[in-house]
Amino acid sequence: NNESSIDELSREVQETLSLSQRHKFWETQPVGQFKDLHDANLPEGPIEPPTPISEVKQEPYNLPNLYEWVTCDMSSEDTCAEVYNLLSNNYVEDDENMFRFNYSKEFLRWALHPPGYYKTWHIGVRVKSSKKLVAFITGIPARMRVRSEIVSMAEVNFLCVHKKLRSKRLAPVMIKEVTRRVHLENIWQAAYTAGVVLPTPITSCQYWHRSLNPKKLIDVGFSRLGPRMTMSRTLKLYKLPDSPVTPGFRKMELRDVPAVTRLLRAYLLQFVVAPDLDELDVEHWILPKEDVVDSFVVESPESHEITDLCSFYTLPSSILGHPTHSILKAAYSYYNVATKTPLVQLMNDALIAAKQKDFDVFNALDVMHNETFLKELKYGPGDGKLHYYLYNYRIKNILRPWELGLVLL
Ligand SMILES: CCCCCCCCCCCCCC(=O)SCCNC(=O)CCNC(=O)[C@H](O)C(C)(C)COP(=O)(O)OP(=O)(O)OC[C@H]1O[C@@H](n2cnc3c(N)ncnc32)[C@H](O)[C@@H]1OP(=O)(O)O
Ligand SMILES: CNCCCN(C)c1ncc(F)c(N2CC(C(=O)NCc3cnc4ccccn34)C2)n1
Repeated sequence: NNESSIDELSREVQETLSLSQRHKFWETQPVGQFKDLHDANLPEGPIEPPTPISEVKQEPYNLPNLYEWVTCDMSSEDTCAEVYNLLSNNYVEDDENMFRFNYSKEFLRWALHPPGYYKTWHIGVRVKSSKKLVAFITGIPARMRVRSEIVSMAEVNFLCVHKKLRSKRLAPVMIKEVTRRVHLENIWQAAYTAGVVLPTPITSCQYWHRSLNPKKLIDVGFSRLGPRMTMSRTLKLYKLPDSPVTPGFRKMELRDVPAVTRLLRAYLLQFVVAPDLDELDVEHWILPKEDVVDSFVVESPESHEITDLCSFYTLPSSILGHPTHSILKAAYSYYNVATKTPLVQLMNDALIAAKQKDFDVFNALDVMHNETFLKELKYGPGDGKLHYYLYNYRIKNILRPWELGLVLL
């Protein structure tokens, strides 16, 4: 009818406007630009060539007068606490400002101290007079495979400017500074994700949520009681067995690292973009760390072969302004490989394990083979999209989420 066609038209206008909006900073960067989207002649690969290290700007970018750069040593309890507090009060919130990510200190140390990390890529901005930390951005080195190319990259994350210093164009300075410091290590590409649309996503993923504690999720406004649903019917709908059902399902141990590395490397080869993980990477990223990352393997009772892997990371959210609940305990699907157990059964065991650990919700992106189990395991679509980006590396055609074998924290 007339109404819907007007809605449709206004949505198209909005989308076109949003693509054409000026990106004064991002237009200057070696990233896919919206105007180039349909230019099929542009080759896949680096957009700009490396420059000799001697030609990289040797001194830090200028900050507004009152502020100074600081390298954050995350091994220092005090510095880690300052970073934790800045993020806990000023990092990503949902659109309705009901929740804010609350990455823990041990999680931040895990995320920022992988094999081969550079302390100089953990960058803070302080107020010169008070020494207060008011901004942060990080990079970690990562070997990435894009189709058949192995590319050394920086994974950039935890970009945060204090709420009181927003909209002063501080973010572009933070980004240029981390870029400069990455260049000094002769690395010319990066990977990052954001909940906002920037030039130009290589793919855009949808979040899905599986309720584990539906009563709390409804109490805090994370989810709503379904239509024609009572609370008791809802509790019954999401009820899970008390323990995992797969024979041989157990917590991953150090001795499993070689087998899990083989399993994960073989599995990730099918995706267009994926990390190129060796045993040291697997030991760091996948071995269980309490309250940070959980991982489980299926060891065949007959052959003792490691046939499957599932893992999830712990990322609580602060619940803003709720009278009785202050923390939402969320598990995020990480890397999962099913070679013998059906993936849907493996991921149901992951839900059961997360419920046993008192998580309220289990989140998953529609990357890798995740969309094959989301509906059957009663996940609901979230409102948050996560856009993936590469810096200084053009991908010919936008990828589908299932072509992506990369989960960032
Ligand atoms: C070779 C090595 C390369 C290494 C670098 C690779 C690139 C890494 C890129 C970073 C990967 C980060 C990954 C994560 O951590 S994603 C999580 C980002 N953090 C948050 O959302 C926390 C809460 N928000 C804030 O702290 C601030 O709003 C931030 C700091 C996000 C922006 O501060 P503010 O709101 O005060 O704005 P401004 O006036 O300073 O600057 C406005 C300009 O900034 C562009 N902007 C806004 N949000 C983002 C964003 N999430 N990624 C990239 N750019 C972003 C925006 O389009 C505009 O540019 P343009 O549109 O005019 O052009
Ligand atoms: C730069 N690293 C990207 C990963 C950070 N991650 C995990 C993330 N980035 C953007 C999102 F949209 C998102 N979502 C999970 C879904 C969700 O749970 N939405 C409700 C909610 C609960 N708590 C929060 C806190 C902030 C935003 C939404 N929240 C949406 N997750």
